[in-house]
Amino acid sequence: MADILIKNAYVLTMDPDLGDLKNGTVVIENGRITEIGKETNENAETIIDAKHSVVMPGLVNTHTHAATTLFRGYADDMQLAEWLERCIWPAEAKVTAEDIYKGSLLACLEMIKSGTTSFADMYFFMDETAKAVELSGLRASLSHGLTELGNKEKGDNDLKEGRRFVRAWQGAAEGRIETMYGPHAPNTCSEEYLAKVREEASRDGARIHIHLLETEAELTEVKEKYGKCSVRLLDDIGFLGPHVLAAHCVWVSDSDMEILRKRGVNISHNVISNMKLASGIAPVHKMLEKGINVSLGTDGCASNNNLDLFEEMKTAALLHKVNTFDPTVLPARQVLEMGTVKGAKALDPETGMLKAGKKADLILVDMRKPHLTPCFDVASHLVYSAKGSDVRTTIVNGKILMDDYKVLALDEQKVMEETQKAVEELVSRVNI
Ligand SMILES: C[C@H]1O[C@@H](n2cnc3c(O)ncnc32)[C@H](O)[C@@H]1O
Ligand SMILES: [Zn+2]
Repeated sequence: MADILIKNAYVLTMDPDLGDLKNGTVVIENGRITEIGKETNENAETIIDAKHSVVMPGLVNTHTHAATTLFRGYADDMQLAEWLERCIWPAEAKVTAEDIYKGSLLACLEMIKSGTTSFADMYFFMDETAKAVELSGLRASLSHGLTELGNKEKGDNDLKEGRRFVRAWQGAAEGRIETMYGPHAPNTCSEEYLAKVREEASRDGARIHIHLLETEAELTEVKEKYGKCSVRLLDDIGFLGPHVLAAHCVWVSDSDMEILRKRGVNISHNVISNMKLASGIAPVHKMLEKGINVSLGTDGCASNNNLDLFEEMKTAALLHKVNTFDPTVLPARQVLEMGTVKGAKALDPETGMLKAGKKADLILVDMRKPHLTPCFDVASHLVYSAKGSDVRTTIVNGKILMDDYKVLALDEQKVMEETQKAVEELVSRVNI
């Protein structure tokens, strides 16, 4: 007998061979999708009637700092350098491991409720984020942020911790946790340091998560220091490849894009964070045209200020249309691909699509809502009309984490209360 049978659904498979199925079924067994079709005789332990719902792959958030839910709304309306140096880094210097656990758990809760089934994270006290992922049931690619900032001793200590974390958690939580190395950015880590990280990562068979060309300031700083931009700098030390996940890539030139394409680098587009910090507009449609794998990220709640990938999809679709004066740019289906298949390619290609054999990471979106009525085109609704709060059921690795709006894995009220309390204590401790 199967574990879960979802029936009467509009199945948006994101599989180009299968397309969409009206009145379809999805069968799940041992954490994997075993069957997708019109009808089935299959029986199952749990049967979900998905009438009036869309079943689709869970959304993939390819760049965030989960625990920064702690700083949601704390420092708004500033530019990146000032925001980090004057507000975020001083506050982060005062947080405890327990704070990070609570902030990460809140992020996991928010992601489960808004249809995100996996995410890539870079932060510190990462054991705490890993514990939160383990408990919540989500899938994640986690890295300890390595920020050298001209201080060799700090860089070495960060790298030591990053290495320990990579080795301690790789494959944990029934294989839901992948670990990565997380050098912060080419303007906060030196060339030698980045080369060392690259070496360590390849020795451990781990992938790398980095901020890349987020701001014009980084472009100028790196050019002044090395006589070349960040992409060339990384390429010259053999850093780039399909094992690299690069967040932002706002200030990439045509020749940078060519390098990123040639090396098969995965890009995470963080449109709302880039807009809020006024970092600029990434040339996303050009990168997509070149065949670069561009997925979506929210960045942290300190610069977004939420983790709702439905908002991210709509904003990306709209911004690139107006920026190019071309409404045909980033149509709904392509944006859905960025939020699912392309994100999965960057983190775990065994997810991101509803297809027999893939890992069972999927969501049910409730279409019985005023703002989703009438419905001419499901893909259009998911990108232009739906919200994270329309997600009614979230399944990861074949396990139901939210069932018809009820989160099973976590105590919602308790998670919110505890984080609120932790932030109040943090504020009284450090006077932020
Ligand atoms: C891991 C560190 O990175 C910091 N951070 C959060 N958001 C951004 C961003 O958009 N660019 C660069 N660095 C960022 C985070 O607060 C940690 O200190
Ligand atoms: Zn970031």
